[in-house]
Amino acid sequence: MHVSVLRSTGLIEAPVATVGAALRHTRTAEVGLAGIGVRGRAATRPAALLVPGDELVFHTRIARLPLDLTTRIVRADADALSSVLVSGPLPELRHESVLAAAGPRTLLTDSLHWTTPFGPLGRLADVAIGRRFVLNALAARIDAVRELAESWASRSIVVGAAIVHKGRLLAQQRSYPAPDAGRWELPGGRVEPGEDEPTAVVRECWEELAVEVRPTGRVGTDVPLNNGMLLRIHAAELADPAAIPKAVEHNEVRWVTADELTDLDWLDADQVLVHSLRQLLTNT
Ligand SMILES: Nc1nc2c([nH]c(=O)n2[C@H]2C[C@H](O)[C@@H](COP(=O)(O)OP(=O)(O)OP(=O)(O)O)O2)c(=O)[nH]1
Repeated sequence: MHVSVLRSTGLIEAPVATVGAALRHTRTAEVGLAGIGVRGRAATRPAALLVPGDELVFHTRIARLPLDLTTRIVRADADALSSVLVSGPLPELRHESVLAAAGPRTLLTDSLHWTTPFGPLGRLADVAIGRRFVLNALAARIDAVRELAESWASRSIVVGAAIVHKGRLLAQQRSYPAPDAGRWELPGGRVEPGEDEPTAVVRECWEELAVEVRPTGRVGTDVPLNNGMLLRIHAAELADPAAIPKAVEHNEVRWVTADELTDLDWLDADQVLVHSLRQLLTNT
């Protein structure tokens, strides 16, 4: 077997959580590579952020040879997205995007690892996935991520609080507007002008639950909302562990375990965060 690795990097004018969202967007897979003749499409999700388990189908022709690949997302975290080969003409293929904060900007490192067997099939595969082709594909992908992330970076932020207590997450059920009534979300709301995000988390939780919380760090990637804003989740804990949150303006508040997370009818934006919320519960 012959193992190949190619890497490409780019500096993007947006925070890590926003670049993480752009990496996960189906559009990055669908149009990011179109310029170099690769047709990609999300096989399992029409238009949203990819979650672990989603599959992508790619089709191209190299030197007149058709090349079809199906990959599966195995990780979609705040600072990394990775996928592996499900079917295609190679024994192994792994794609990894890793993010690191560089001040207010984000350094994206994209790498493709693949294995080709020795012999004629191996030579064919190496021609098919040539070095120049892969580098062009990675550069096109970074451009697509940059365009999306930089267009989202100026959006107003809605903070959501992932309050964890005794291994459970607090979810609340909306009472309005009609299409969202009965669906579940995290406490939170718009960040006001001049306010920082942790302060907005504390204020919104006080207004919605009548308890004081302490923000402890970010969770998952941002999620672009249909109203033109970005949803950004902060983990939090109760300042007084004995305090009991109340549903001030919601139908109900509920403490849910990791296993119960998928039982709730979450708002669309929150559905793509459920795997990150599960990780938060299993790691704390
Ligand atoms: N708080 C919160 N909002 C969410 C979540 N998911 C999600 O799509 N949203 C949307 C719903 C709203 O359009 C927006 C939150 O803004 P908001 O809290 O200021 O707005 P609202 O509609 O609840 O109430 P209003 O103050 O505008 O009357 O973000 C979530 O998990 N928590």
